[in-house]
Amino acid sequence: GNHWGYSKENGPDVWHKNYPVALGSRQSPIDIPRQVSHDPSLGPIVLDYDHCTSINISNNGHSVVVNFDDTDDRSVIHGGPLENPYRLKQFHFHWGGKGCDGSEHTVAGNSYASELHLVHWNAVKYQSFDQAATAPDGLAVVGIFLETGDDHRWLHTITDAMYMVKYKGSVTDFKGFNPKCLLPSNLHFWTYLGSLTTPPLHESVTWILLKEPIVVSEKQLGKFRLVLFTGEEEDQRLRMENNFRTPQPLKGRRIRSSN
Ligand SMILES: C[C@H](CNC(=O)c1ccc(S(N)(=O)=O)cc1)Cn1ccc2ccccc21
Ligand SMILES: [Zn+2]
Repeated sequence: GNHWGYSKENGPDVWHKNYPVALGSRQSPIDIPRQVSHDPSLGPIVLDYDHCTSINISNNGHSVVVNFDDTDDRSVIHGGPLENPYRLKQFHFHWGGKGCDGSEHTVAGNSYASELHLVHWNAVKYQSFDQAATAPDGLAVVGIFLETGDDHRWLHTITDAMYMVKYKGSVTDFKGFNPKCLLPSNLHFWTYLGSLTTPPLHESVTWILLKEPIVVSEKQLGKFRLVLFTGEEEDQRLRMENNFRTPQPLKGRRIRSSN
């Protein structure tokens, strides 16, 4: 059927037809204004990824996703706005086309080349990711902006693996990757209550956006665009690019800033 995507016919402007929550009161992404209220009660965000276990990397037809073993609390984030530790489930990216920006959140109206999402779920309160994904305090996503400049020294492990998942539905082993190597030097952040940025657009995400972008090269970003939206058996070959939703109305929400 008319599965959702990022083209004119099935993209963000028509998602509300099958997912009415798209017009809801806590949708993501958003634009982060120049002035955000500083909340001194916000402690630092802590990412305990030392024993994380990556499993595989896959092309789900919307992004490239690195999946983790989330059967115990071996890799969690806590602190910041979070009342519980949240378990790392997967990370994935959103990006633009050649020379076009592709982040989802924007800062004072400015986009970045790409945005990395580290997706976590509240395993203290919920029994599974799918159950947490529909709860207002179920998920915590750490967003990291990517800007272009020099090569990122560790991103090649991911871009090399992307060759193996060119087609929608492909998956390949991807063990021993620790996403700590993708973090910027400081963890200052903005935080607000929002949603998944793709259907089903559940309003279940506490967003934690790191202020400092990481730097990747145009060449590395170019390798993201060798991935396809389409499957090997399809006659159409659609390059995976511009897989981002644009900023949504704030609807009175408060955005808080750490230090
Ligand atoms: C949500 C889940 C599929 N989607 C995601 O896991 C997901 C994660 C993060 C983002 S982002 N870009 O905001 O970081 C977007 C989507 C499947 N799933 C679980 C329950 C459930 C119910 C109906 C349909 C699908 C369902
Ligand atoms: Zn995402």
